[in-house]
This record gives sequence, C-alpha cells and structure tokens, in this order.
Amino acid sequence: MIELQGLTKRYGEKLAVDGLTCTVRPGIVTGFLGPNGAGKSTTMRMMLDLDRPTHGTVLIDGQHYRQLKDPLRTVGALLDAKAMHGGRSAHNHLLCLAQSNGIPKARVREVLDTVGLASVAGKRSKGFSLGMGQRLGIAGALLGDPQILMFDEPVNGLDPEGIHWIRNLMKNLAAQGRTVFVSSHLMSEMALTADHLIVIGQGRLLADTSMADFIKQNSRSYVRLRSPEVERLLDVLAGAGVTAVTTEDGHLEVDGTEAAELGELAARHRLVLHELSPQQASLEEAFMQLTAESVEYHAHTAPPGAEAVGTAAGAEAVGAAAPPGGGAAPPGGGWGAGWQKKKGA
Ligand SMILES: Nc1ncnc2c1ncn2[C@@H]1O[C@H](COP(=O)(O)OP(=O)(O)OP(=O)(O)O)[C@@H](O)[C@H]1O
Repeated sequence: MIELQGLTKRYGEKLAVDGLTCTVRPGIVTGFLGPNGAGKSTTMRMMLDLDRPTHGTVLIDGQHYRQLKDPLRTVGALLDAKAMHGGRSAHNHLLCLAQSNGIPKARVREVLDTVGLASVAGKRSKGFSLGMGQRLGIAGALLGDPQILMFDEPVNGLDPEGIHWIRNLMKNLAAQGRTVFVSSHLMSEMALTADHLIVIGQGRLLADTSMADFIKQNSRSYVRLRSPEVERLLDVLAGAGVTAVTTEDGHLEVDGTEAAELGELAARHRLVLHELSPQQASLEEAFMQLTAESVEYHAHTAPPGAEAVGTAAGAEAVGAAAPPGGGAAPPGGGWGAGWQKKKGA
C-alpha cells in the first residue's frame, strides 16, 4: 500500500504537486492520470525518495522509503527506461542491481525470461530499441519480486504484442495481491488495464475513484434509438413522459431511461426498432471532460504560419483529432500537434 498525505512539491515558483492525499491499494491496478505537466512523474519520484517533498509524506507499507530495509524487494519501479548504463549488457545491468540489493543471481535469468529479453541478454542496452529498453526497465522493477510496483508510462515504445503482454502482467501482479500503480497517456489502454483511477491536474487531486464510477461521473450516458417510424416513436416516448432528442442523422437520444424500459415501451406499441443501444462515453472523453480546465499545454490546430480557413479544416491539416463523441475539446486547440506552452502561446 502507498499512502500520500498532503504531498507537495515546489520547484521555485512552480507548484508541481499540491497537497495530494490518497491511497494506492493492493490487489488492484491503479491508473495514475493527468495532462502533461500535471505532476505525475514528480509524485512518483517522491514516492521513491528520488525527490524530497516540500511538505507532506509518502508511506510505503507504513514506512518512509528511506526506512525500508530492502527497498528493491519492497518496491519495484520503472520511471525512466533510459536511466541505465548503456555500455552494460542487459544481463550485467540486472546482475549489478541484484548484487547491490542482495537478490539471488538466478533471479536475473528469470526476469529476463519474463520480459522476453533472454535471447539478447548479452547485448549492450545502448543498442536496444525503445521497446526493448522498456522491457529491460520492467525486468529491473520485477527483479526483487516486490509487493509494490510502479510504472511510469510502461507501454511507451512497446509494439502491440508488448502492450498486450504488459497489460496482462500488471493484471496478474495485482491478482497476486500486489499494489500496482501505473501512469499512462494511452486512455484506451488504461481503460483495459486499471480498476481504479487517481487523476491529477496542475498538481491537485481531481478524482480518486473506480474506473466505472469515473466514466459515469464525468460523462453522459444515454440510449440511442433508430426506427423507420420515428414520428410515432417520438409520440410514444412523449406519451410516456420520456424526452428524446433527434440527432442530425435521424437517431433519437434518450437520457435517464434504461434501454430495457425503452425496448418494452416500443414493443407494447408494436414499434419497429432498428437500433436500441446504451451509449457510454470512453475513458478518454471522461478524462478530457474532467481535466479540460487544468490542461497547461495546448496544441495549435493550424501549422505555424498557416491561417486555417475553418476550425475543421485547420484541425484536419495537422491531423488533430477531435475528442470522440463530442467530449470537451481542449480550449483553443486540438490534440496531437506540436505542443506549445499556453502561457507562451
Ligand atoms: N526538476 C525540476 N525542476 C523544475 N521544474 C520541474 C522539475 N521537474 C518537474 N518540473 C515541473 O513540474 C511540473 C510537473 O512535472 P511532471 O514531470 O511531474 O509532470 P507529468 O505529469 O509527469 O508530465 P508528463 O505527462 O508530461 O510526463 C511541470 O511543470 C514541470 O515542468
């Protein structure tokens, strides 16, 4: 278990982490989300005593990190996959870690097998691809067989097979009763992996809730209906006191009434339905809705120097994607193009 109490970090003028109080519990995967610069890495560094809090505390199983007798056997972390001696082979890198932490040598071979690097164990890590470097970093985190695991952007650079592998690895580690804390900007992946979410924005706690509740609380859920007898359906709905909104493409959208109830109502009136589907927003939509106010870095929709003819054309020109399903768009820009600091932009 990891407990944060009023955790705060100031770098000069910048309040990077602002009074975070939350608990990361064992037995589940906890996702750590926040826009760029929200303070995720700083928080994780403070958890590992790599950065000193300005105020507040972090307790790892009830102790400060520096009080832990066998830190690597208690907490395994992947923070920066590039932070290793590139001249050493993967095997020697892990061996050094093992020897300096009293971990049996045999464990090196085991974790190399687990992460799929056994065949390149003798190769120097500076020749590794981004994904191989991530796997080696994950091997380092697993080396001490710790009960607590922290991964900062673990899927960065991994191929689809690798992403699938780390997802299952994290779920299995949690199922064994371990504490798994993971940050990622890949919302679709996070939605498949995490059971619980801690969301921060500009260093402050925005949400600490289950995945299902987070999506429910931060997005709209509704039922979509389509019928060849749309006018009669509207009358029937109105007669039952149900408000429906007609969309441009002729669908009806109904808030606040279950799909089953709507289906039964239609059946009672012998109405043909071509669609009756509950719609739940994605994690990405819910995340953007919640964090819209605390996004510090915004992308321009148009390439530098080019005046966009219209918003849509400008967005298309740089391949920026609007949030799916009409979720909250970032103020003043799309997503994915060259990041610009808001204050300077
Ligand atoms: N060593 C440092 N010195 C000064 N400012 C720092 C330092 N480390 C982080 N910051 C600032 O603290 C804020 C939080 O940074 P941090 O890297 O923790 O955010 P993050 O949520 O991990 O971001 P990202 O998603 O982009 O990785 C940022 O404004 C960053 O510029």
